[in-house]
Amino acid sequence: MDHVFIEGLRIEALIGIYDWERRVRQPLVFDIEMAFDNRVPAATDAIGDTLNYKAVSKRVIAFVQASDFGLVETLAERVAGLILDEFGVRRLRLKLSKPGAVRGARAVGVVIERSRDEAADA
Ligand SMILES: Nc1nc2c(c(=O)[nH]1)N=C([C@H](O)[C@@H](O)CO)CN2
Repeated sequence: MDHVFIEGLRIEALIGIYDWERRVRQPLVFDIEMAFDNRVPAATDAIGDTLNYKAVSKRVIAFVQASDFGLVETLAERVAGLILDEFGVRRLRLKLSKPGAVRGARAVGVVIERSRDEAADA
């Protein structure tokens, strides 16, 4: 299966379980790999036939900037759900990193894999 990916998408967001985390935006980094049959756009050379990574990125940025969750698990699930629902993606892998959240670690976070049938109700 082919993929379209977005790597290292950095977005500032309200995220975290502690009181101080309710007040300051923290950087998050998304790596998203989306299953998509790229043979059609390869044949037509038409942007309208692609899974447009710029359009997906803009939607994810808007959602994450407006979000306010406690857990990275919740945010990852919601972002995965909107990509599956709104962009006709059948399957994806999403890594959500929270750099600097744990002293001594470059980043912490979650990796999830979801298909349309497995996505949590949002
Ligand atoms: N599995 C998780 N563990 C932790 C989370 C989380 O979202 N998922 N969050 C925190 C705190 O918000 C932390 O990031 C603050 O440094 C701790 N553990």
